[in-house]
Amino acid sequence: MSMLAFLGGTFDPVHLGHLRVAWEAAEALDAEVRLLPAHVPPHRPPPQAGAAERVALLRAALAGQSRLTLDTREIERGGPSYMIDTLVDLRREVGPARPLVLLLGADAFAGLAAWHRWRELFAQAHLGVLTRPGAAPALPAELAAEVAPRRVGDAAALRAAPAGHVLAIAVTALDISASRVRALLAAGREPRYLVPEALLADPALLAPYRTPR
Ligand SMILES: Nc1ncnc2c1ncn2[C@@H]1O[C@H](COP(=O)(O)OP(=O)(O)OP(=O)(O)O)[C@@H](O)[C@H]1O
Ligand SMILES: O=C(O)c1ccc[n+]([C@@H]2O[C@H](COP(=O)([O-])O)[C@@H](O)[C@H]2O)c1
Repeated sequence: MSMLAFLGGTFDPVHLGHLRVAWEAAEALDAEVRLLPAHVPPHRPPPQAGAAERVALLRAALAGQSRLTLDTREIERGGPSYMIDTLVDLRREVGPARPLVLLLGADAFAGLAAWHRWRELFAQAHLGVLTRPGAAPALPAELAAEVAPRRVGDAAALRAAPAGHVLAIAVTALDISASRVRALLAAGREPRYLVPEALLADPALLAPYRTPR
């Protein structure tokens, strides 16, 4: 059965790091990958741009291709975007058999044990951990212990079960972050070649980051 994968994020704003690693994960897993913007991301300060503004940026970034798609369910649900709620909802939608994969950068993965009801995530989806430059923090002991027996070496192992495994996915190292893009824009500089061309083509799209709020 074909796999369905999700890259959750704040996307404040979306950048070429997100897009390229999502694309490579789609290839590695032979799966559709949906970008899943958080409404209110837990465990970090509120995003600089509003939900509608971040969605408009994602739509512009994804135009012209169909391998990466957009899933706005967390925005529509409102409130804090706990991933367990999202995965339970998705699981209800796709049924018990289809493999779901939650994609995370290595930095986000290292913080997993602070997530709401984090151990329950493994009952709903696999985890695909994407390499990220500068992000190889040691895992806290409780996370390392939970993950060790779940690790598998290839995408075929994910395809063979609906949830519960952890796969490391090596992707092109792109040291691009939304914080860096925000800092450039706040300083009046242009983030060309760090974000898709389409974000620069319409000056309204990145305006929330140019005007300090
Ligand atoms: N360049 C990258 N390489 C690999 N993974 C990435 C990269 N950028 C973001 N990710 C992953 O994408 C997900 C969403 O990231 P997020 O939207 O928070 O972007 P960010 O660049 O990390 O933002 P910020 O700098 O504001 O913290 C996270 O799992 C993150 O680890
Ligand atoms: O469910 C949680 O408790 C939880 C805690 C921290 C982060 N997340 C999700 O992890 C994804 C990446 O978060 P971030 O802050 O790196 O953009 C995004 O989808 C967040 O909603 C989820």
